[in-house]
Amino acid sequence: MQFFDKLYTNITQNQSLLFVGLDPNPEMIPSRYRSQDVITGLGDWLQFIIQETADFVCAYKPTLGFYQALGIPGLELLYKTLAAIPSHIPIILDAKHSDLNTSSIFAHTVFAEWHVDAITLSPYTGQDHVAPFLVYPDKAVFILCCTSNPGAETLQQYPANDSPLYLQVVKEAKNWGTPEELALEVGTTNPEVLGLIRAVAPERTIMARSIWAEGSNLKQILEAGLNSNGDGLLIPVPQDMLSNPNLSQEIQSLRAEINQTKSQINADASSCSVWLPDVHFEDQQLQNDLILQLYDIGCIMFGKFVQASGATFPYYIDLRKIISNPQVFNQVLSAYEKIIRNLTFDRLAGIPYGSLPTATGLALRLNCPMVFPRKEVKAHGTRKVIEGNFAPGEIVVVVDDILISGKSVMEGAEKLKSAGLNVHDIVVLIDHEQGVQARLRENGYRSYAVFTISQIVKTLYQAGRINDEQLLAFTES
Ligand SMILES: O=c1ccn([C@@H]2O[C@H](COP(=O)(O)O)[C@@H](O)[C@H]2O)c(=O)[nH]1
Repeated sequence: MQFFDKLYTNITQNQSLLFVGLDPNPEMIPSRYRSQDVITGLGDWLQFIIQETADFVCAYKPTLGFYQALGIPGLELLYKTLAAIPSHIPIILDAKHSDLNTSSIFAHTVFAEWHVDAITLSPYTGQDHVAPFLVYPDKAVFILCCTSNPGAETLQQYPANDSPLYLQVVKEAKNWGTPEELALEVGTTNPEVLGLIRAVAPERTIMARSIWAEGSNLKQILEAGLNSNGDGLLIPVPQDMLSNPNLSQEIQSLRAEINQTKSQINADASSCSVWLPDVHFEDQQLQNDLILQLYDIGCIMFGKFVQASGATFPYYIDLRKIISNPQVFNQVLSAYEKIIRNLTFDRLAGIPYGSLPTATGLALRLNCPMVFPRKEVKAHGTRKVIEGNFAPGEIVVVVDDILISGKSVMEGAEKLKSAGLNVHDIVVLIDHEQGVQARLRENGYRSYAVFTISQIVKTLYQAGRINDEQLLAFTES
């Protein structure tokens, strides 16, 4: 079972956002386990924690460093601890791995031999360090984006408070893996920090750390960290609670407090003025996330841009950049695919050059033949207008990037039609609106868009990516 399915099944079954650290820390061992030798005492304590908590938590998080520090017996203790965890509860190994050279072999050890479900990684070595962990389809990674360690402040906040490094880490990490592969680890006592990260990553699961350090500000932490579905946040059981002989009762009270606060927050949110009852939130969130990612990789630019028609727009969309980012490209293809799957057709066609990679990706995904109308016809060789094989009379769905006036896509469709193909449907990523779909309809084409430009602008404004001035320039255009 995929890590996040396992995690969310457990969250629902145990009604719990709580996860427990399974750390054999000799300094924290309760006195009742001290009479035995260290390893036995630590082992008995960990078994006690698992027994007391298994019905009330969503995940366990053993920290590798504590086991390594105990030498060979420590590793044996890790195997014993992993074996004692009920198989339906996901295990997040806290390794904060950060070495590129050992990433492939370490990924094999933890996922294929130890069978843990997820691992924490440090982000500094970048995507190529993370990739070897993502080749295991049912597993996941948690990227450390922020720690509460005061000594990390100067790095994390660099270069300035309005664009700190930890937010850049979040933006970058989102490009490394999908929300089904990659989550975030956030250590902070400050709900504001958690809120900023949630705004940048509305779709990601966040594992909160260190939230109890400054007493209980549970409500603010939950308000800042929960996603718009009222979940997506994992809460640590405080370390000192794990020494308590009445652990099971303590943990149930904490779970009840969290669930009650969460219900209150969700109830308050449902009476707020922007509540949209007809929106399917999961889809909406994926769409919003894709918009933010497109913006973050530079596909959506604001400023004054002259279009082919001579008109000046307050933005320019360059979707040709998507191909340089496989993770975003994959999500873009999924968005097109959702629309195209409902259409009836024999072939796909991409409009050159910008939409050829998209059409190729979709043709491979849908196992569907592809053609394309040439932009310019060669003066030599076959002098073909249409590339690829086809039979006249077949139905072609045309794929393009953005509709402004509709001129380029209609030119392409006309070339296909003059070769005897039928074109009824045009699918694009972005509809510039201002009547372009009606214009296509007048010319005999049905058109479908993943996003409208006003939806994009609204999402970017709400997420703080564009300011009042940029919003105004758009609404006045
Ligand atoms: O922001 C923009 C605007 C235009 N393009 C390119 O133009 C065509 C769409 O323009 P039509 O007027 O509909 O022909 C689009 O395929 C792009 O190639 C753009 O990339 N970004």
